[in-house]
Amino acid sequence: MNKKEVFSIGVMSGTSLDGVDLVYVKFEKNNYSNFEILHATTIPYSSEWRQMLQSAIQSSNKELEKLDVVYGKYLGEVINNFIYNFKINNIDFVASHGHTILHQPEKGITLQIGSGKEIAKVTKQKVVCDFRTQDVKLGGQGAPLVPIGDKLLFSEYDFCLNLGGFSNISYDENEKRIAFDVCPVNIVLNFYANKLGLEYDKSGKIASGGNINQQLLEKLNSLEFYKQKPPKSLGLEWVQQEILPLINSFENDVPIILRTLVEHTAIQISKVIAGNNSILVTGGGFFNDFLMERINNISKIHIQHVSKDLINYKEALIFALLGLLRIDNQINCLKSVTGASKNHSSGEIFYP
Ligand SMILES: Nc1ncnc2c1ncn2[C@@H]1O[C@H](COP(=O)(O)OP(=O)(O)OP(=O)(O)O)[C@@H](O)[C@H]1O
Ligand SMILES: CC(=O)N[C@H]1[C@@H]2OC[C@@H](O2)[C@@H](O)[C@@H]1O[C@H](C)C(=O)O
Repeated sequence: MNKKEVFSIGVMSGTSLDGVDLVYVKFEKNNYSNFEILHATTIPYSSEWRQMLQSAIQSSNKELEKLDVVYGKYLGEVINNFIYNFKINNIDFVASHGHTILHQPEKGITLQIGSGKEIAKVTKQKVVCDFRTQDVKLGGQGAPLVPIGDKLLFSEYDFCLNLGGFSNISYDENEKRIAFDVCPVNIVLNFYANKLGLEYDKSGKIASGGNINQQLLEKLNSLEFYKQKPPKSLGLEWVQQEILPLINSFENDVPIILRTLVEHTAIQISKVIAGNNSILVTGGGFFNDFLMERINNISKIHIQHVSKDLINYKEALIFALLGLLRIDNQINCLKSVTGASKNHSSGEIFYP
Protein backbone atom coordinates (compact mmCIF):
# COMPACT_ATOMS: atom_id res chain seq x y z
CA MET A 1 0.00 0.00 0.00
CA ASN A 2 1.57 3.23 -1.15
CA LYS A 3 0.73 5.39 1.86
CA LYS A 4 2.63 6.64 4.91
CA GLU A 5 -0.31 6.15 7.25
CA VAL A 6 -2.72 3.25 7.02
CA PHE A 7 -6.09 2.93 8.75
CA SER A 8 -7.48 -0.50 9.45
CA ILE A 9 -10.20 -2.32 11.36
CA GLY A 10 -8.97 -5.51 13.06
CA VAL A 11 -11.55 -8.12 14.06
CA MET A 12 -10.98 -11.09 16.36
CA SER A 13 -13.21 -13.73 17.88
CA GLY A 14 -11.24 -15.67 20.46
CA THR A 15 -11.67 -19.13 21.91
CA SER A 16 -13.19 -17.85 25.19
CA LEU A 17 -16.33 -16.97 23.17
CA ASP A 18 -16.91 -13.74 25.08
CA GLY A 19 -17.57 -11.75 21.92
CA VAL A 20 -16.17 -10.07 18.82
CA ASP A 21 -13.24 -7.72 19.48
CA LEU A 22 -12.89 -4.76 17.09
CA VAL A 23 -10.18 -2.11 16.85
CA TYR A 24 -9.77 0.84 14.56
CA VAL A 25 -6.06 1.47 14.30
CA LYS A 26 -3.60 3.73 12.55
CA PHE A 27 -0.21 2.30 11.51
CA GLU A 28 2.81 4.26 10.36
CA LYS A 29 4.28 2.31 7.47
CA ASN A 30 7.93 3.14 8.26
CA ASN A 31 7.56 2.38 11.98
CA TYR A 32 4.85 -0.12 12.84
CA SER A 33 5.45 0.26 16.60
CA ASN A 34 4.14 3.83 16.29
CA PHE A 35 0.59 2.49 16.01
CA GLU A 36 -2.42 4.17 17.59
CA ILE A 37 -5.62 2.43 18.71
CA LEU A 38 -8.25 5.04 17.80
CA HIS A 39 -11.37 3.09 18.78
CA ALA A 40 -11.99 -0.34 20.28
CA THR A 41 -14.95 -2.33 21.50
CA THR A 42 -16.17 -5.86 22.21
CA ILE A 43 -19.59 -6.94 21.01
CA PRO A 44 -20.67 -9.75 23.36
CA TYR A 45 -22.20 -12.83 21.75
CA SER A 46 -25.88 -13.54 22.26
CA SER A 47 -26.44 -16.92 23.92
CA GLU A 48 -27.66 -18.20 20.51
CA TRP A 49 -24.43 -17.26 18.74
CA ARG A 50 -22.32 -18.62 21.60
CA GLN A 51 -24.20 -21.90 21.48
CA MET A 52 -23.92 -22.12 17.67
CA LEU A 53 -20.17 -21.49 17.68
CA GLN A 54 -19.58 -23.83 20.60
CA SER A 55 -21.41 -26.75 19.05
CA ALA A 56 -20.17 -26.19 15.47
CA ILE A 57 -17.31 -28.62 16.09
CA GLN A 58 -19.87 -31.43 15.65
CA SER A 59 -21.27 -30.08 12.36
CA SER A 60 -20.96 -31.67 8.93
CA ASN A 61 -18.89 -29.97 6.21
CA LYS A 62 -22.08 -28.76 4.55
CA GLU A 63 -23.38 -27.21 7.75
CA LEU A 64 -20.01 -25.54 8.31
CA GLU A 65 -20.09 -24.06 4.81
CA LYS A 66 -23.48 -22.52 5.63
CA LEU A 67 -22.30 -21.26 9.00
CA ASP A 68 -19.24 -19.69 7.35
CA VAL A 69 -21.56 -17.56 5.21
CA VAL A 70 -24.10 -16.70 7.93
CA TYR A 71 -21.36 -15.83 10.42
CA GLY A 72 -19.54 -13.78 7.75
CA LYS A 73 -22.73 -11.74 7.24
CA TYR A 74 -23.05 -11.33 11.01
CA LEU A 75 -19.45 -10.09 11.27
CA GLY A 76 -20.09 -7.71 8.38
CA GLU A 77 -23.04 -6.20 10.27
CA VAL A 78 -21.05 -5.98 13.50
CA ILE A 79 -18.30 -4.11 11.60
CA ASN A 80 -20.84 -1.78 9.97
CA ASN A 81 -22.27 -0.89 13.40
CA PHE A 82 -18.74 -0.23 14.68
CA ILE A 83 -18.08 2.09 11.72
CA TYR A 84 -21.41 3.87 12.25
CA ASN A 85 -21.20 4.20 16.05
CA PHE A 86 -17.67 5.63 16.02
CA LYS A 87 -18.27 7.70 12.85
CA ILE A 88 -15.27 6.11 11.15
CA ASN A 89 -14.76 7.43 7.63
CA ASN A 90 -11.25 6.50 6.60
CA ILE A 91 -10.66 2.76 6.20
CA ASP A 92 -8.00 1.17 4.01
CA PHE A 93 -9.01 -2.41 4.80
CA VAL A 94 -10.58 -4.77 7.31
CA ALA A 95 -8.59 -7.73 8.68
CA SER A 96 -10.71 -10.46 10.23
CA HIS A 97 -9.45 -13.56 12.03
CA GLY A 98 -12.89 -15.18 12.11
CA HIS A 99 -13.72 -17.85 14.68
CA THR A 100 -11.77 -21.10 14.99
CA ILE A 101 -14.00 -24.15 14.79
CA LEU A 102 -11.44 -26.89 14.06
CA HIS A 103 -7.74 -26.98 14.82
CA GLN A 104 -5.73 -30.18 14.38
CA PRO A 105 -2.68 -29.04 12.42
CA GLU A 106 -1.00 -32.46 12.65
CA LYS A 107 -3.90 -33.74 10.50
CA GLY A 108 -3.64 -30.74 8.17
CA ILE A 109 -6.83 -29.22 9.61
CA THR A 110 -7.55 -25.71 10.77
CA LEU A 111 -10.81 -23.88 10.12
CA GLN A 112 -11.76 -20.30 10.86
CA ILE A 113 -15.29 -19.38 9.80
CA GLY A 114 -16.59 -15.92 8.88
CA SER A 115 -16.47 -15.69 5.08
CA GLY A 116 -14.30 -12.79 3.86
CA LYS A 117 -16.39 -12.61 0.71
CA GLU A 118 -19.52 -11.94 2.78
CA ILE A 119 -17.76 -9.41 5.01
CA ALA A 120 -16.55 -7.54 1.91
CA LYS A 121 -20.07 -7.62 0.44
CA VAL A 122 -21.77 -6.34 3.60
CA THR A 123 -19.17 -3.71 4.56
CA LYS A 124 -18.10 -2.68 1.03
CA GLN A 125 -14.49 -2.79 2.26
CA LYS A 126 -11.38 -4.67 1.18
CA VAL A 127 -11.08 -7.65 3.57
CA VAL A 128 -8.13 -9.85 4.53
CA CYS A 129 -8.95 -13.11 6.32
CA ASP A 130 -8.08 -16.82 6.56
CA PHE A 131 -4.64 -16.28 8.04
CA ARG A 132 -3.96 -19.83 9.26
CA THR A 133 -4.74 -22.22 6.39
CA GLN A 134 -1.64 -21.55 4.30
CA ASP A 135 0.65 -22.08 7.28
CA VAL A 136 -0.87 -25.50 8.02
CA LYS A 137 -0.53 -26.38 4.31
CA LEU A 138 3.16 -25.52 4.65
CA GLY A 139 3.47 -28.01 7.52
CA GLY A 140 3.15 -25.38 10.28
CA GLN A 141 0.94 -25.24 13.36
CA GLY A 142 -1.05 -22.33 11.93
CA ALA A 143 -0.80 -20.86 15.44
CA PRO A 144 0.09 -18.80 17.30
CA LEU A 145 0.26 -16.05 14.66
CA VAL A 146 0.41 -13.04 16.94
CA PRO A 147 4.15 -13.41 17.80
CA ILE A 148 5.39 -11.62 14.67
CA GLY A 149 3.26 -8.69 15.85
CA ASP A 150 4.76 -9.01 19.35
CA LYS A 151 8.17 -8.70 17.72
CA LEU A 152 7.31 -5.75 15.48
CA LEU A 153 5.23 -3.80 18.02
CA PHE A 154 6.49 -4.77 21.49
CA SER A 155 10.19 -5.56 21.16
CA GLU A 156 10.94 -3.71 24.42
CA TYR A 157 9.53 -6.66 26.43
CA ASP A 158 11.49 -9.87 27.09
CA PHE A 159 8.26 -11.90 26.99
CA CYS A 160 4.76 -11.38 25.59
CA LEU A 161 2.17 -13.55 27.33
CA ASN A 162 -1.49 -13.72 26.35
CA LEU A 163 -4.05 -15.16 28.76
CA GLY A 164 -7.06 -15.87 26.55
CA GLY A 165 -8.97 -19.10 25.98
CA PHE A 166 -5.51 -20.64 25.81
CA SER A 167 -2.33 -18.94 26.93
CA ASN A 168 0.50 -18.36 24.54
CA ILE A 169 3.94 -16.88 24.91
CA SER A 170 6.53 -15.36 22.60
CA TYR A 171 10.15 -14.25 23.08
CA ASP A 172 13.42 -13.92 21.20
CA GLU A 173 16.05 -16.63 21.51
CA ASN A 174 19.30 -16.29 19.56
CA GLU A 175 17.60 -13.57 17.50
CA LYS A 176 14.79 -15.91 16.51
CA ARG A 177 11.20 -15.46 17.63
CA ILE A 178 10.03 -18.50 19.59
CA ALA A 179 6.37 -18.91 20.52
CA PHE A 180 3.85 -21.56 21.44
CA ASP A 181 0.58 -22.20 23.22
CA VAL A 182 1.37 -22.85 26.88
CA CYS A 183 -1.82 -24.30 28.36
CA PRO A 184 -5.60 -23.82 28.43
CA VAL A 185 -6.83 -20.94 30.57
CA ASN A 186 -10.25 -19.29 30.21
CA ILE A 187 -11.65 -21.93 27.88
CA VAL A 188 -11.65 -24.40 30.81
CA LEU A 189 -12.13 -21.93 33.68
CA ASN A 190 -15.25 -20.59 31.93
CA PHE A 191 -16.56 -24.11 31.27
CA TYR A 192 -16.65 -24.83 35.03
CA ALA A 193 -17.77 -21.31 36.03
CA ASN A 194 -20.71 -21.84 33.62
CA LYS A 195 -21.77 -24.81 35.77
CA LEU A 196 -22.47 -22.31 38.57
CA GLY A 197 -24.47 -20.14 36.16
CA LEU A 198 -21.61 -17.65 35.80
CA GLU A 199 -20.03 -16.43 32.58
CA TYR A 200 -16.61 -16.50 34.26
CA ASP A 201 -15.01 -16.56 37.71
CA LYS A 202 -14.69 -12.81 38.31
CA SER A 203 -11.22 -11.91 39.66
CA GLY A 204 -10.72 -15.62 40.44
CA LYS A 205 -12.83 -15.27 43.64
CA ILE A 206 -14.29 -18.77 43.48
CA ALA A 207 -10.95 -20.38 42.70
CA SER A 208 -9.32 -18.55 45.58
CA GLY A 209 -11.83 -20.12 47.99
CA GLY A 210 -11.18 -23.72 46.86
CA ASN A 211 -8.48 -26.22 47.80
CA ILE A 212 -6.02 -27.76 45.36
CA ASN A 213 -6.62 -31.38 44.46
CA GLN A 214 -2.96 -32.46 44.39
CA GLN A 215 -3.59 -35.69 42.52
CA LEU A 216 -5.49 -33.90 39.75
CA LEU A 217 -2.82 -31.20 39.64
CA GLU A 218 -0.09 -33.78 39.14
CA LYS A 219 -2.05 -35.51 36.39
CA LEU A 220 -2.67 -32.22 34.59
CA ASN A 221 0.99 -31.26 34.82
CA SER A 222 2.02 -34.68 33.47
CA LEU A 223 0.05 -34.39 30.21
CA GLU A 224 2.04 -35.30 27.11
CA PHE A 225 1.62 -31.83 25.55
CA TYR A 226 3.78 -30.26 28.28
CA LYS A 227 6.69 -32.57 27.43
CA GLN A 228 6.64 -31.61 23.76
CA LYS A 229 9.05 -29.00 22.45
CA PRO A 230 7.73 -26.04 20.39
CA PRO A 231 6.36 -25.42 17.82
CA LYS A 232 3.10 -26.56 19.33
CA SER A 233 -0.46 -25.28 19.56
CA LEU A 234 -3.72 -26.22 21.24
CA GLY A 235 -7.34 -26.50 20.13
CA LEU A 236 -10.77 -27.20 21.59
CA GLU A 237 -10.41 -30.82 20.41
CA TRP A 238 -7.50 -31.34 22.84
CA VAL A 239 -9.49 -29.83 25.71
CA GLN A 240 -12.40 -32.15 24.99
CA GLN A 241 -10.23 -35.23 24.63
CA GLU A 242 -7.58 -34.69 27.31
CA ILE A 243 -8.58 -32.08 29.87
CA LEU A 244 -12.31 -32.40 30.54
CA PRO A 245 -12.38 -36.23 30.90
CA LEU A 246 -9.41 -36.06 33.29
CA ILE A 247 -11.00 -33.39 35.48
CA ASN A 248 -14.40 -35.08 35.43
CA SER A 249 -12.91 -38.41 36.51
CA PHE A 250 -12.33 -36.85 39.98
CA GLU A 251 -15.87 -35.69 40.89
CA ASN A 252 -14.65 -32.50 42.60
CA ASP A 253 -16.73 -29.43 43.42
CA VAL A 254 -16.32 -26.45 41.10
CA PRO A 255 -14.19 -24.33 43.53
CA ILE A 256 -11.68 -27.20 43.86
CA ILE A 257 -11.56 -27.61 40.07
CA LEU A 258 -11.04 -23.88 39.50
CA ARG A 259 -8.40 -23.65 42.24
CA THR A 260 -6.52 -26.63 40.79
CA LEU A 261 -6.74 -25.21 37.25
CA VAL A 262 -5.40 -21.83 38.37
CA GLU A 263 -2.44 -23.54 40.04
CA HIS A 264 -1.85 -25.69 36.95
CA THR A 265 -1.90 -22.60 34.72
CA ALA A 266 0.44 -20.65 37.00
CA ILE A 267 2.90 -23.57 37.15
CA GLN A 268 2.94 -24.11 33.38
CA ILE A 269 3.42 -20.40 32.66
CA SER A 270 6.12 -20.05 35.32
CA LYS A 271 8.08 -22.89 33.72
CA VAL A 272 8.62 -20.54 30.77
CA ILE A 273 8.85 -17.03 32.22
CA ALA A 274 10.72 -17.27 35.53
CA GLY A 275 13.60 -14.85 35.97
CA ASN A 276 14.41 -11.20 36.18
CA ASN A 277 12.69 -10.22 32.96
CA SER A 278 10.04 -7.81 31.73
CA ILE A 279 6.77 -9.17 30.47
CA LEU A 280 3.75 -7.82 28.64
CA VAL A 281 0.63 -9.65 29.84
CA THR A 282 -2.54 -9.30 27.77
CA GLY A 283 -5.88 -11.11 27.39
CA GLY A 284 -8.87 -11.34 29.73
CA GLY A 285 -6.94 -13.54 32.16
CA PHE A 286 -5.03 -10.40 33.21
CA PHE A 287 -8.17 -9.37 35.11
CA ASN A 288 -8.23 -12.64 37.05
CA ASP A 289 -6.49 -11.24 40.14
CA PHE A 290 -6.04 -14.61 41.78
CA LEU A 291 -4.45 -16.16 38.68
CA MET A 292 -2.11 -13.17 38.35
CA GLU A 293 -1.19 -13.44 42.03
CA ARG A 294 -0.30 -17.14 41.61
CA ILE A 295 1.77 -16.45 38.46
CA ASN A 296 3.53 -13.63 40.29
CA ASN A 297 4.22 -15.73 43.37
CA ILE A 298 5.62 -18.70 41.47
CA SER A 299 7.58 -16.91 38.73
CA LYS A 300 8.63 -13.71 40.56
CA ILE A 301 8.57 -11.94 37.21
CA HIS A 302 8.01 -8.20 36.87
CA ILE A 303 4.61 -7.63 35.23
CA GLN A 304 4.26 -4.27 33.44
CA HIS A 305 1.08 -2.25 33.63
CA VAL A 306 -0.28 -1.23 30.23
CA SER A 307 -3.49 0.30 28.91
CA LYS A 308 -6.77 -1.63 29.09
CA ASP A 309 -7.09 -1.28 25.32
CA LEU A 310 -3.83 -3.11 24.83
CA ILE A 311 -4.77 -5.84 27.33
CA ASN A 312 -8.14 -6.41 25.70
CA TYR A 313 -7.37 -5.77 22.04
CA LYS A 314 -3.77 -6.83 21.35
CA GLU A 315 -4.90 -9.75 19.18
CA ALA A 316 -7.35 -7.70 17.09
CA LEU A 317 -4.64 -5.04 16.71
CA ILE A 318 -2.10 -7.60 15.53
CA PHE A 319 -4.49 -9.18 13.04
CA ALA A 320 -4.86 -5.70 11.54
CA LEU A 321 -1.06 -5.63 11.24
CA LEU A 322 -1.01 -9.13 9.69
CA GLY A 323 -3.58 -7.87 7.17
CA LEU A 324 -1.38 -4.91 6.29
CA LEU A 325 1.67 -7.15 5.87
CA ARG A 326 -0.39 -9.48 3.66
CA ILE A 327 -1.60 -6.63 1.43
CA ASP A 328 2.03 -5.49 1.07
CA ASN A 329 3.13 -9.08 0.38
CA GLN A 330 5.43 -8.99 3.42
CA ILE A 331 6.11 -11.96 5.68
CA ASN A 332 3.45 -12.31 8.40
CA CYS A 333 4.04 -15.95 9.43
CA LEU A 334 7.37 -17.01 10.91
CA LYS A 335 8.63 -20.54 10.43
CA SER A 336 10.55 -20.27 13.74
CA VAL A 337 7.18 -19.90 15.47
CA THR A 338 4.84 -22.23 13.58
CA GLY A 339 7.29 -24.77 12.17
CA ALA A 340 6.16 -24.14 8.57
CA SER A 341 8.65 -24.98 5.82
CA LYS A 342 9.30 -21.27 5.14
CA ASN A 343 8.45 -17.74 6.25
CA HIS A 344 5.46 -16.57 4.27
CA SER A 345 2.75 -13.99 3.69
CA SER A 346 -0.58 -15.51 4.60
CA GLY A 347 -4.23 -14.48 4.25
CA GLU A 348 -6.87 -14.24 1.54
CA ILE A 349 -7.88 -10.86 0.15
CA PHE A 350 -11.45 -10.09 -0.91
CA TYR A 351 -12.66 -6.98 -2.70
CA PRO A 352 -16.15 -5.46 -2.37
N1 LIG B 1 -12.48 -9.61 35.71
C1 LIG B 1 -12.19 -10.84 35.27
N2 LIG B 1 -11.91 -11.83 36.13
C2 LIG B 1 -11.62 -13.07 35.71
N3 LIG B 1 -11.57 -13.42 34.42
C3 LIG B 1 -11.84 -12.49 33.50
C4 LIG B 1 -12.15 -11.14 33.86
N4 LIG B 1 -12.35 -10.43 32.72
C5 LIG B 1 -12.19 -11.30 31.69
N5 LIG B 1 -11.88 -12.54 32.14
C6 LIG B 1 -11.68 -13.77 31.37
O1 LIG B 1 -11.16 -13.44 30.11
C7 LIG B 1 -11.97 -14.04 29.07
C8 LIG B 1 -11.86 -13.22 27.81
O2 LIG B 1 -10.51 -13.18 27.45
P1 LIG B 1 -10.01 -12.85 26.00
O3 LIG B 1 -10.96 -11.88 25.39
O4 LIG B 1 -8.59 -12.52 26.08
O5 LIG B 1 -10.19 -14.24 25.32
P2 LIG B 1 -10.13 -14.66 23.79
O6 LIG B 1 -9.83 -13.46 22.96
O7 LIG B 1 -11.35 -15.42 23.54
O8 LIG B 1 -8.91 -15.63 23.81
P3 LIG B 1 -7.89 -16.20 22.75
O9 LIG B 1 -6.61 -15.48 23.07
O10 LIG B 1 -7.85 -17.60 23.13
O11 LIG B 1 -8.35 -15.93 21.40
C9 LIG B 1 -13.34 -14.12 29.68
O12 LIG B 1 -14.13 -15.11 29.06
C10 LIG B 1 -12.98 -14.49 31.13
O13 LIG B 1 -12.74 -15.86 31.24
C1 LIG C 1 -6.18 -22.08 16.12
C2 LIG C 1 -6.48 -20.89 16.96
O1 LIG C 1 -7.44 -20.17 16.71
N1 LIG C 1 -5.64 -20.64 17.96
C3 LIG C 1 -5.79 -19.49 18.83
C4 LIG C 1 -6.23 -19.95 20.20
O2 LIG C 1 -6.42 -18.83 21.07
C5 LIG C 1 -5.18 -18.61 21.75
C6 LIG C 1 -4.26 -19.63 21.17
O3 LIG C 1 -5.18 -20.65 20.83
C7 LIG C 1 -3.55 -19.14 19.88
O4 LIG C 1 -2.77 -20.22 19.39
C8 LIG C 1 -4.49 -18.73 18.77
O5 LIG C 1 -4.80 -17.38 18.72
C9 LIG C 1 -3.89 -16.33 18.77
C10 LIG C 1 -4.62 -15.08 18.45
C11 LIG C 1 -2.67 -16.46 17.83
O6 LIG C 1 -2.75 -17.07 16.77
O7 LIG C 1 -1.63 -15.88 18.16
